[in-house]
Amino acid sequence: MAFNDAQRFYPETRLRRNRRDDFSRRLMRETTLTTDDLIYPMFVLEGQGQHEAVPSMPGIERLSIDLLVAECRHLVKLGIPAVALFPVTPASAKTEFAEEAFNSDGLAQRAVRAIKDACPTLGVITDVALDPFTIHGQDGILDANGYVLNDRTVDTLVRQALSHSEAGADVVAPSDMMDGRIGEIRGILENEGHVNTRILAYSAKYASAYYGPFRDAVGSAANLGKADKKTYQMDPANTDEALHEVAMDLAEGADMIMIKPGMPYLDIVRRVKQEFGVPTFVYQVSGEYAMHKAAAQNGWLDDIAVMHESLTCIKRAGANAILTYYAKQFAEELDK
Ligand SMILES: NCc1[nH]cc(CCC(=O)O)c1CC(=O)O
Ligand SMILES: [Mg+2]
Repeated sequence: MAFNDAQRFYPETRLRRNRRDDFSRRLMRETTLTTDDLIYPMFVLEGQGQHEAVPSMPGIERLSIDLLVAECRHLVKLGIPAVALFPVTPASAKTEFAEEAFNSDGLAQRAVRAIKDACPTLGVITDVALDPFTIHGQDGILDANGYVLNDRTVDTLVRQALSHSEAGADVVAPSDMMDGRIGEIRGILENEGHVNTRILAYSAKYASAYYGPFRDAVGSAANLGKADKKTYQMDPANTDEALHEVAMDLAEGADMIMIKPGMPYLDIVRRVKQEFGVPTFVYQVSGEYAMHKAAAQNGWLDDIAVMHESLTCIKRAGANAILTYYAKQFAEELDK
């Protein structure tokens, strides 16, 4: 006999019993994902009736404001709570000091007004960072040696955030990683009476290679060239530092915090959620989306299955909401 009775404890504890049927799998499911969890990032172009595919992000297009608004009406019908806007700045509007960032009539500001006008219930989140507006593609203003100046950059970010809020943005989301910018932005918003404009702080944003397709989409890749963002974005090797960053941003007045990228950084998500218990958002970034889509196009992964799995796992790790290029596809799947 291979087994004796004393070793046969498994008839009492068979974890497979609950997995046998769909009804019991559903009842014991610990994490459920709905459209309410998702934020859709959108790329905005100048012009009328313009739409351009982003080759490294299958299914994603840059849209001019008129088409963007039409798309937003569709997103509202699908039940998506919010969108995050990223302007594709024409090369002619990029400068050394990124003045276009706080132009009250800039592309992002016009897009916010148009969306809030057409879809007042849709949450509009704007990106506060200078990379779409600088000729060098860095998120801030450079000194003579090419180092990103912190405080000088913060002054410009504050003007940018205020211009977004004045345009009607519900949430401003500084993704630049300068020190002290959350406190400065909170201060100006309070002073100007924008007490309910929320700040989604990209607190733990890593210097990641997974941002490549995004930089193609907004057209900052060529400006940036071979340079990197390691003097302000975090080292992927660090985790305690992420807690320190989150603590600082919360103390300065952040309403929600972001961890970015998503899937390779779920240990950070878990630690931050456990430590602070605040609204914790995760960005499933362009490179994560591109990897899944490329593999699916090769027939190597099941597109819909990895969409559900990757997003569920991000939520399981502790995310309250996920910024994802899959948001629309996910909502359309549920809508079928
Ligand atoms: N402020 C820059 C910014 N805002 C959003 C992303 C990346 C998002 C993505 O990859 O989907 C980046 C990239 C970067 O730091 O160069
Ligand atoms: Mg910080």
